[in-house]
Formats: sequence, structure tokens, C-alpha cells
Amino acid sequence: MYNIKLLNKISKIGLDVFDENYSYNEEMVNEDAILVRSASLHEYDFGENLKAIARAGAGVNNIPIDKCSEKGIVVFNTPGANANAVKELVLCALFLSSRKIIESIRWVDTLKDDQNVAKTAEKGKSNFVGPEIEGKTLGVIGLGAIGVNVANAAIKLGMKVKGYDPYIGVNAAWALSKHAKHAISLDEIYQECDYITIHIPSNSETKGFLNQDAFAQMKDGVKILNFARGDLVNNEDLLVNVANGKVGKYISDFAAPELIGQENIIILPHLGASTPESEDNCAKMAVKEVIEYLENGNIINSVNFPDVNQARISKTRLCIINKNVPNILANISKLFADHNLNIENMVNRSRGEYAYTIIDTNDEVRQDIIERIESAKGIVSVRSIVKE
Ligand SMILES: NC(=O)C1=CN([C@@H]2O[C@H](COP(=O)(O)OP(=O)(O)OC[C@H]3O[C@@H](n4cnc5c(N)ncnc54)[C@H](O)[C@@H]3O)[C@@H](O)[C@H]2O)C=CC1
Ligand SMILES: O=C(O)CCC(=O)C(=O)O
Repeated sequence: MYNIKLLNKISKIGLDVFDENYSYNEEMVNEDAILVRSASLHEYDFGENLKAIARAGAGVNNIPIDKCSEKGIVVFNTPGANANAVKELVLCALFLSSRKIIESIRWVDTLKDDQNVAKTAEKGKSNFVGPEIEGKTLGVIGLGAIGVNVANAAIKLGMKVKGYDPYIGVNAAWALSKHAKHAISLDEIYQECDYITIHIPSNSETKGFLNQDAFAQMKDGVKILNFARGDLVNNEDLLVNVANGKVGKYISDFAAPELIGQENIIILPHLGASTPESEDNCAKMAVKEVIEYLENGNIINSVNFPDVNQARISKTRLCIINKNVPNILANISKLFADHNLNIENMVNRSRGEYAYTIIDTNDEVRQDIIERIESAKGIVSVRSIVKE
């Protein structure tokens, strides 16, 4: 029986993927795995039994990744599972940033008691003129699952698109429309785009990514969309540039006290992934990742350990998390040989400071041998999964 702790509302369609071997709720203790959306785990007390955390979504800045790696906790996310939902809201934001839709709705609402409302509305509409997006240039910073979707959709709407991503993945590069232009520097995005949308992760290198230096280079009246994370933008610098008209409109999915109630700033309550389709997709993918890891030790879509996905070919599988240092495999193999244990299959992959090893054997691996591996230098954790 596996215990799963739920730290946010996770879609039932996803949870239904768990069979009778799984028990899950929000009060679970001694959990084998955690399913989480945006709840912060930075102050969370990780129990000894915790093996995996699955983020039903893309961004993992709510999870202390380094601490998890040190403890041998594998962290998963669900790449692309909510990208369409975010793309649709970004497209909505593009229109909101261009046409004075919200301002005009607010104004019409004030006309409730006007007996000549139709006439008054017609008369006042000239205050709410806003440009079309067709033919304008959109800069997309970050060409991952969401950025590529946004870029392709904007091209279909008749926009010119410039994309910037020095680390673009192969799949994203294949998926990106051939009509998107490759910006070789951020300067090109800042200086040439009428609209800029940012789709990169929040981490120590990207905090305050859009700051005074960036705003200073942008076109007057540029529209900026941020559906990635609030801290990618330096709000102090932003407010100065909204006040002086350099930034014509800022639309973000992330609330901050200083941004609320400001003219030309529209804040949504982190709604990007809040569609039934996206919530189901993310939850299903996260649950499948957890099941595959707990039952078979296979790692798919981890953000802190290498992906390793091996078919089960034997009764016993040892899953070993170790530091990425020399001699670990040699020592384990020697221990197996010393105890006359035959290795059917062995895979070792590394990622940064850590590595993951799967050993399949049809022999019984006694507890004392597991403990000897566990106590060896460089070993973080050892788990034996026996298939009946
Ligand atoms: N508003 C919402 O509800 C949601 C927000 N997000 C946010 O959007 C972000 C992006 O999501 P996905 O596209 O799914 O992630 P992704 O991992 O598919 O794409 C991120 C892209 O950013 C690029 N990148 C990283 N650092 C960069 C830099 N310094 N300059 C330019 N490009 C850089 C990467 O190469 C990658 O292609 C997430 O990290 C998350 O914070 C994601 C889903 C929902
Ligand atoms: O789960 C959510 O609603 C937030 C989604 C998100 O921000 C992400 O996937 O990075």
C-alpha cells in the first residue's frame, strides 16, 4: 500500500488512475509521495518515507529542488500538460493589452442608471480605441511548451513573431513555426517588439529578468505579458515605466500588493492552467509518473534526476540514488559478485551532482546486503522493489 499526500486540489480524473494499492488525501502522514500544484514546499518537513514529489504543472520554483536531491527525493513535473491552457489565456491577454476592453466594460457598468445608455455608449466609445495586433511584432522570450504554442498561434493571427531562447530543446525547435524569426539577442526583442511575452522558469538566474535595463531599450508604449512567474519582473522598475508611459500595458497572472489597482496594469489570480482540460492532463501525467517510480523505479520527467525507463525483466529491482562520483558502480558490482548475485541488467545515468542506478536481478538481495550498499560512501538511498 502506498500513501500519497495531496497538497492542492488535484483533479479526480487524475486521482482515479491510482488503483486499490494507493491511499491518498490531504492529511496523509508517512507519505511515499506528494502531489502538488502551486503550494510552497520550501518550509515543508520531508519525512523519511518520502520518495517522490510530483508537480502537476510546469514550474517547480515552489519546491526546494537541491534539498530534495540531497535527500534522494525525485521531483517530477508534467511538461506541456498545461501549455494549451496558458497559451489561450496569453492570447486573451494580447487582446486585453491592445484594445481597451476592460476599461470600456468598467465604463459601461457605470451607466446603469442612464436611460439613454445606448446613445451614451456610442458617444463614449471613442475613448476606448485600441490597435489591432495583426502585422505587429510579438517577442517571445522562452520557447518551451508554452512559448512555442503562443508563437505559433500569434503567427496564425497575423502577427510577426521573434523568439528568443538560447537553450531551446529539439522538440520545441521542431514544433516552432518556420515563420517565427530567431532573435539572437534579447536586445533585438526589446528594441523591435510591440508586444513582449515571457515564458521562462523562475530561478536564481532569472529573477528580475525584466528590469530597468530591459525597459529602457523597449519601444514606447510596449505591451508586456507575464504568465510565467511574478518575480521575473522587477516591479519597482516596472511601476516607474508604466507611470512614464514606456510600458503601455502590463498584464500578469501573478498578484503583488504594489501592482493592484494601478492604471494600465491588469492582474489575474494565477489562472493560466485553470481549465478542466489542463487540470486533468497535469494530474493524470503526475499520477502516472508517481506510479511508475514507486512500482518500477522508472524516472520519467524528473527535474532533479536523470530519466531512466527500463522494462522489468526480473523479480528484484534495486533503485540506487548516488552521488555522481567514481567507483560507486565498481563497489556495488563487487558486492554483488562477493555474494554470488547475478546482475541481469544494470543502468546508470547521471545528472549534475547525482546519478541513478537500476539493477535487475532474479536472485534474492538480502536486507544486510542492501544495508551495506546504503552505508557505502556516495550512496544517498537504496530501494528494493520485488515483483511477486
Ligand atoms: N500561469 C500559469 O498558470 C503557468 C505558468 N507557467 C510558467 O511558465 C514557465 C514556462 O512553462 P513551459 O513553457 O511549460 O516550460 P518549458 O520548460 O517547456 O519552457 C521553458 C523554456 O524557457 C527557456 N529558458 C530558460 N531560461 C531562459 C533564459 N534565461 N532565456 C531564454 N529562455 C530561457 C528554456 O530553454 C525552455 O525552452 C514555467 O516555468 C512556469 O513558471 C507554466 C504553466 C502554467
Ligand atoms: O497548478 C496551477 O494552477 C499553476 C500552474 C503553474 O503555474 C505551472 O504549471 O507552472
